[in-house]
Amino acid sequence: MFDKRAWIRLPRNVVVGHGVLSETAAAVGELHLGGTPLVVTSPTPKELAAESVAEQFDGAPVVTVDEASFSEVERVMDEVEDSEASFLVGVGGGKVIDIAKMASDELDMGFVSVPTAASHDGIVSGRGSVPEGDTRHSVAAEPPLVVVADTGIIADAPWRLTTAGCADIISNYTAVKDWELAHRLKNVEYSEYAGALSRMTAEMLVDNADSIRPGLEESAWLVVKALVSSGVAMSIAGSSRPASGAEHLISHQLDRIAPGTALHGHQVGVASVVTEYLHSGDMGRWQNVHDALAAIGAPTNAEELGHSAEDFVEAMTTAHEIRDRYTILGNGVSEEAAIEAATVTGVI
Ligand SMILES: NC(=O)C1=CN([C@@H]2O[C@H](COP(=O)(O)OP(=O)(O)OC[C@H]3O[C@@H](n4cnc5c(N)ncnc54)[C@H](OP(=O)(O)O)[C@@H]3O)[C@@H](O)[C@H]2O)C=CC1
Ligand SMILES: O=C(CO)COP(=O)(O)O
Ligand SMILES: [Zn+2]
Repeated sequence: MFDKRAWIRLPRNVVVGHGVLSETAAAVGELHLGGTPLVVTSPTPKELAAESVAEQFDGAPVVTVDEASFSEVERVMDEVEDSEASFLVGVGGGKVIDIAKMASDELDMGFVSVPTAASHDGIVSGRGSVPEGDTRHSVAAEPPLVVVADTGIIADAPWRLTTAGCADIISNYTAVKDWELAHRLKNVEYSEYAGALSRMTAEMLVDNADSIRPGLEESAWLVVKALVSSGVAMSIAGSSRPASGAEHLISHQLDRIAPGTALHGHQVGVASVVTEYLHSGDMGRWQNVHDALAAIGAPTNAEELGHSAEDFVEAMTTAHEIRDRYTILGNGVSEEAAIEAATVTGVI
């Protein structure tokens, strides 16, 4: 009997362009989402965009969050109850969008994603990523019904946030390799469409690396489109597999070992240089990843991330423990092998 099933959830309205922040209420109104939202944000995006979004909804309440954690998700849920809000709008970076996405999923409410930086590919995805103790959860969540990405705001954001988004996309190469490996070795379900879309997104970004430059709104446009495409690949797969492999596990470990040291996208980019080496040992391949990162001005080694060599090696040797996700790290990389891989590639 044929027993495959797919339930692909995608956003309804994705609005990208200059000044589109002012069209948030209109994009939401089209979907007949009634009532007043709760606007979830963090300090910087609050000033830049969240207050103006709240005004569009007749002075909707605003809650400010500090970190990506389950306790912040619960705090937002309490605020929804107190304010009697009927849907959530997340205005900010990946942390804010994940918290608002997960709270709306728990409450079975609509969610609107308003990224203020092109720093991660969770803008559109149906996933939430939150640490808890020694583990890192990647949980299924309803994707946003509406995405509003104002390229004017995003182009004005610090350039390092945009290079982090580019590096998050470049890491798709190794993520897909890990997924294929897990399919071959562990019979993990693999989607050709999601794998191809994820790889093609990375390819297009690398091909356009020369035109991705600070302050250019065209660059913000290109990167946002790539982040949307990568998020769609995750939705098609029904998991973060197309965009998250061993390089993400290493980054999640770095967040645990030395929190707040570097941006998510920058960490996964550097880690993918090493995991590309682990996949084939072929210098041409890991050098390509290194050069793509260098071309857009993203960090290419632990020092540029602000991490010590010891912390990076520790993250490499323990990353396989944090999630049941088979990757090139297998059941663990020895310390000697980790040092060798990171040294050969110039990462430490
Ligand atoms: N669910 C998914 O599929 C995915 C989730 N993620 C998750 O996303 C998170 C990483 O996202 P990232 O955006 O890098 O991190 P943050 O959300 O922490 O944002 C990084 C910084 O950018 C600031 N910021 C945001 N917008 C602007 C702006 N326009 N101008 C100036 N500063 C701005 C934030 O300010 P402030 O300090 O005020 O917050 C913060 O200091 C991780 O937790 C990661 O796991 C990543 C990829 C996919
Ligand atoms: O960061 C992500 C994709 O870029 C999400 O990955 P995780 O599922 O590993 O948190
Ligand atoms: Zn990522």
